Amino acid sequence: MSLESRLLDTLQPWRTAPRWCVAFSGGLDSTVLLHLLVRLSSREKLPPINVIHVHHGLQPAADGWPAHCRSICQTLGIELQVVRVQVQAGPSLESAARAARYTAFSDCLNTAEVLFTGQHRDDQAETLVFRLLRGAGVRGLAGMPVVRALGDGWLVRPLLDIGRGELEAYARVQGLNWVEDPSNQCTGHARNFLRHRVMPVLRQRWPRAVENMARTATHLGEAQQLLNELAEIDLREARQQGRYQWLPMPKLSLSSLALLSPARQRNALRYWLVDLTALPDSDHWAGWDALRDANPDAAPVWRLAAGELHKGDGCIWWLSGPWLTTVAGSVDWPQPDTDLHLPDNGLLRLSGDAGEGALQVRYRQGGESLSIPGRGRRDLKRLLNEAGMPGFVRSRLPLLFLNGELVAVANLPQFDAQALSLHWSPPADARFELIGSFE
Ligand SMILES: Nc1ncnc2c1ncn2[C@@H]1O[C@H](COP(=O)(O)OP(=O)(O)OP(=O)(O)O)[C@@H](O)[C@H]1O
Repeated sequence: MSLESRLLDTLQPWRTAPRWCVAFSGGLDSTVLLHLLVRLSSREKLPPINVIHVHHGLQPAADGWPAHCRSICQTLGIELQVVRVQVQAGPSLESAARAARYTAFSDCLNTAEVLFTGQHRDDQAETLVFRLLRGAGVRGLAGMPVVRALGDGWLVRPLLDIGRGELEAYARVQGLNWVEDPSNQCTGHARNFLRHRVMPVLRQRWPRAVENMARTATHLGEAQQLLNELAEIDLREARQQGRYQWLPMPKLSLSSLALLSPARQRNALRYWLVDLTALPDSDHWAGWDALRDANPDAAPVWRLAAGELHKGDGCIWWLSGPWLTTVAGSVDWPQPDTDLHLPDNGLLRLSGDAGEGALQVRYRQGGESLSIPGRGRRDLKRLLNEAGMPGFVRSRLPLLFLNGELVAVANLPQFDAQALSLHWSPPADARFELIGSFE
């Protein structure tokens, strides 16, 4: 089967997309991809194609690539969009450039549009070996997926099943020109070392090494899918429990998780955390063990790259950085029959009759107390402890004062029976205090 027909087969699910974008670096892989797509669209009814080249401005050799890409696109009769990105300096310039590139790709995608990139089977095999050497688990060893969500659209790698040799042969037969990135020759980079020094040796001894490795990645991709399905089952219960469903942060019930074997706990957590933060390569589960096994009055914290996990009300809570945006001061509420918008802190609704006088919303300072019908005067801190209100919420919790006296506390369950109830809907993107303790 020709390269063109195989590509068309792979593209079948994407033929109804509103637009196709091609990530065109000017290198061999994306040059072949672009050429094949343009040829196919001259004989098939395909979505309109647009081409994007990202200019990182990191090496002098790359300054000529936008012009090269433009001239190829002119020959093919399609438009090119060149996006210049600012790469943030950091420990790895390569991964910073990659992050900037994928942000640019994501920004250029509208709903349901598809971005194609040119990674091929040899890239997949390299990815597998690279990750194996870093001690990756099933998810990592599944390699690059053919398709994944990107921004409002999709990222698709339609050449993942095709070897580099085949792409090169096509480029030669078609007389295509492409640029060579000089940094790809530098074997100081782990990825290049694998490509130039390790893979050739493996291929020499095992001619089908690359195909077989790519097959292994596919097997592991399927295994990961099963693990994801198991995690979905295991998380179903854990997501539903806990009294504080109105709080917007992701949370899981510890008692549900504790019923699972340790390996299933880790699988469920890995799955749950995948959209929230990157997990470190090294063994990091001590943080989870500490969180799970801490006694009820301890305030353990499991710190991860993009935020922290805290314990409260029998749940673990994901609090993403940056730290708390402080809400402070007081807000007058002259018309308590209408909802009150709290600056930076969502919406408040009062039901019941607060009585005559000046109503004001304030936040905790410490030392407040409250009169509860039938229970006398109670210390607010104790009430919050009894209610299991997680510590990190407390500094944001709206308190209602009538003529300077505390009369209601937002969303405190045991006050529901009271005539006066104060309902607070925190903003969906609220930042809560990360350095709070479960008092
Ligand atoms: N500067 C660029 N502009 C547009 N597209 C690019 C650029 N660089 C890379 N790409 C796209 O990404 C594909 C893969 O390139 P490369 O292997 O260099 O990137 P990568 O970020 O290491 O990819 P991955 O880590 O996903 O394998 C290219 O075939 C091309 O489609």
